[in-house]
Amino acid sequence: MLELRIKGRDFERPVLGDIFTQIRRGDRICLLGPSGIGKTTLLNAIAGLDRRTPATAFRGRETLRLGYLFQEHRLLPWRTLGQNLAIVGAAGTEIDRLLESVGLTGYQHHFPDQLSLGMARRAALARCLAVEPDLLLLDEPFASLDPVRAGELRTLISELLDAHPHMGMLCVTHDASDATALANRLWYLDGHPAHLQWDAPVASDVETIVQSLRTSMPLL
Ligand SMILES: Nc1ncnc2c1ncn2[C@@H]1O[C@H](COP(=O)(O)OP(=O)(O)OP(=O)(O)O)[C@@H](O)[C@H]1O
Repeated sequence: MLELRIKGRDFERPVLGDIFTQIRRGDRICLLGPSGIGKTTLLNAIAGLDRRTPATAFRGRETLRLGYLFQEHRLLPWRTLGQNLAIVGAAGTEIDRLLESVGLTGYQHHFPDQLSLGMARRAALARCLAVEPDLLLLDEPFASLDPVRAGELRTLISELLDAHPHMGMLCVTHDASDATALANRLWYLDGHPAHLQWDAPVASDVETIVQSLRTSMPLL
C-alpha cells in the first residue's frame, strides 16, 4: 500500500487542494480531468519535483521508487540511448534487456534526435523501468501519436504492467478509452482548488460502473 499526502499548491490562484489517498500495490489508475485543472501539478507533487508542494509518497518505512514518463521524453540529446540508460544505473546486458522490453533492440547507439516521437517515448519508458519503480507516473503518454502508434504504446504499457505485477501506474489521459484498456481504477480531478472528485474501480459491466459512480459521487 502506497500512501500519498499532498499539500495543496497555489500559483496565482489555488490550483491543487490537499489530497490524501492510497494506492494499492499493482493498482493501475487513470487520472482524468479538465484541461488545466492540475493533473501534471499532482504528478509533479507526487514525484517530489515541486519544492513548493510538500508531498510524501511512502510504502511503510521504505522510500518509494518512482518512474516518471514526462509529456516530453527529456532524454539527454547529447547522449545515446545506452548512455541515457546508464545515467540511471543500467549497465551491460541490462541496457539490452531494457531496450528490448520497449521494442528498441539495436538502438543502443542511436541519439534521441534519430528517433520518432513514439520511439523516443518508448526509450524514456525504458529509462523509467531501469529504476524498477514501485509506481509508474505517465503524463499523457499517448498525446501527439497517431492512433496506430498510440494503440501500440497502450499495448506495450499493458504488457509491461502484466510483466511487473507489483508495479503500480498512475496515468494522466484525456481519453476515457485508455482507462478501459489500461486501468483498474479511475481518478477524476476537478474543482478550484482541485480535489479527487471521483475514485472508482473500472468495471466491465454498466451496472457496476453506475453503482461505483453512485458510491463515489453521492449527488448522482
Ligand atoms: N509553473 C507554473 N507557474 C504558474 N502557473 C502554473 C505553473 N504550472 C502550472 N500552472 C497552472 O496550474 C494550473 C494547472 O496546470 P497543470 O499543467 O497541472 O494542468 P493539467 O490538468 O495537467 O492540464 P492539461 O490537461 O492541459 O495538461 C494551470 O492553470 C496552469 O496554468
